Amino acid sequence: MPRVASKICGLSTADTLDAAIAGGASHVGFVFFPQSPRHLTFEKAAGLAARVPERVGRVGVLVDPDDALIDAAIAAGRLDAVQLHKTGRERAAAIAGRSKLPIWIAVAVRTRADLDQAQAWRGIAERIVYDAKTPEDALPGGMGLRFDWKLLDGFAHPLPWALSGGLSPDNVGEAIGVTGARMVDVSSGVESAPGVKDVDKIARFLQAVARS
Ligand SMILES: O=C(O)c1ccccc1N[C@@H]1O[C@H](COP(=O)(O)O)[C@@H](O)[C@H]1O
Repeated sequence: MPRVASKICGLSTADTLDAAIAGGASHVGFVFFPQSPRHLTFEKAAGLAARVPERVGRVGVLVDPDDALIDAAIAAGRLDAVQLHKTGRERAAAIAGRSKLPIWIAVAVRTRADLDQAQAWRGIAERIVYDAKTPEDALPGGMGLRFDWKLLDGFAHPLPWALSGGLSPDNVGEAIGVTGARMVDVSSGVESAPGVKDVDKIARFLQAVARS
């Protein structure tokens, strides 16, 4: 078991899912957001979820979802956790109560002040995913943007957390060294084009994590 856990997010094919599992990912991410090039139909998600062994967590990535979407995503993706973007506190608490699953909350970071939002998620979220803030008209994640990792220096994390945003096989070792992250989360950095995962990049990413 590597010292640092990894989530490979936005998987949509059997071969890249298998590469993430074989490479030692602790979690795999399935995106349910039609605007994303990584969006999965429920049918496709069900097929992928069936390939995932018990030791690997299945995380559904959703953007302020309604109950119907949450319920269908949980069932199809056999989700072990729900990662929420752009979802308010009350709504996230309702999703936690309804789903009975751990909630991971994406906190969009550009400045040090953005980190303080993490405090508000005590009692609701199991984990904070620090991701780079994206432009208003863009996807809330999966854009390959990174924030200044130094912002995390000395920050008193209120909850377990993962580092996300613009990670790649070439920078993840440095990112772990700078931030002390015990979990990393990647999507576009292991792709050859938006939504197209690359088995070699996935393997290189997981090797770099295992070395750190
Ligand atoms: O990946 C997506 O398409 C996506 C869509 C909507 C919300 C979140 C999404 N992805 C998450 O963003 C992080 C960072 O992505 P990247 O590594 O910078 O490309 C990713 O790990 C997903 O959790």
